[in-house]
Amino acid sequence: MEISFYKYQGTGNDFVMIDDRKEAFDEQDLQLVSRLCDRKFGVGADGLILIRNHADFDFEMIYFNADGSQSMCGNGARCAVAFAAFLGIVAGKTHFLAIDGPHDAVLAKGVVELKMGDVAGVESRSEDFFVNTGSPHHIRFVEDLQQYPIFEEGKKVRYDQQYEPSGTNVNFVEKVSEDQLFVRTYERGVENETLSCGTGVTAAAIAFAKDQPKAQVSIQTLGGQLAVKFQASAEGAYHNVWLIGPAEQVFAGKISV
Ligand SMILES: N[C@H](CCC[C@H](N)C(=O)O)C(=O)O
Repeated sequence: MEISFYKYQGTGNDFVMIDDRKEAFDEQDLQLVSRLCDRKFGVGADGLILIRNHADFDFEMIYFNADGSQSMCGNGARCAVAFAAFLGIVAGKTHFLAIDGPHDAVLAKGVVELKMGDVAGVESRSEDFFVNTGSPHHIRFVEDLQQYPIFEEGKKVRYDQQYEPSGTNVNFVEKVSEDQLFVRTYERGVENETLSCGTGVTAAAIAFAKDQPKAQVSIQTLGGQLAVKFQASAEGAYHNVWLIGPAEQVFAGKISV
């Protein structure tokens, strides 16, 4: 079988993107997803995204981590918006569906502003925090992040019994200034550090500025620069949460599987 795909990246988080409006891709075939994401035997990516039609939305995105598990992916959603514009499905603004519900987004000059779902709050986890931004995120503030053992420490937290059975993503955060963070992420389902994590930097920004009524935080990641803005609501929740950053088509291809 031959599969046509497009490769996208959003601040170094990379995805196999498939126009599956004909619903030809078997989303139960997780071995195929893993094969396509394999960096030696397939195309290679952190995740795979199907774009499908939906009666009530401009499109639906179905996101798979490289191991075949599904979740909400902020960088992937930004790339999905850019891909939908490339396909001529949307122009400029869009309202689409992901696993965590509806999202609005605006695309201009290669930059996507993605509206995230509302965030219920920031939970304490001993010295650390936990925030769900459509996918689960453990947040740890550290010093000297460049030298920090992300893989070892990230894996420990990801598989900690407090997060059984489904685990969590793990973000390590260094404060650069009052409105700038440096974030590195160990991602569940990739089972390694990724160059950036959209839902992760959103969670980090909210944990960092949780006591402010509204905030805009810029985030440096190994894969590039992102921005997060949000407003606090009365009951300790957060709304009007936006993730802003670039999304780029790297190449197109066909693969026989
Ligand atoms: N690995 C995450 C999903 C992808 C998140 C990340 N790539 C993003 O940009 O949000 C999870 O299993 O919850």
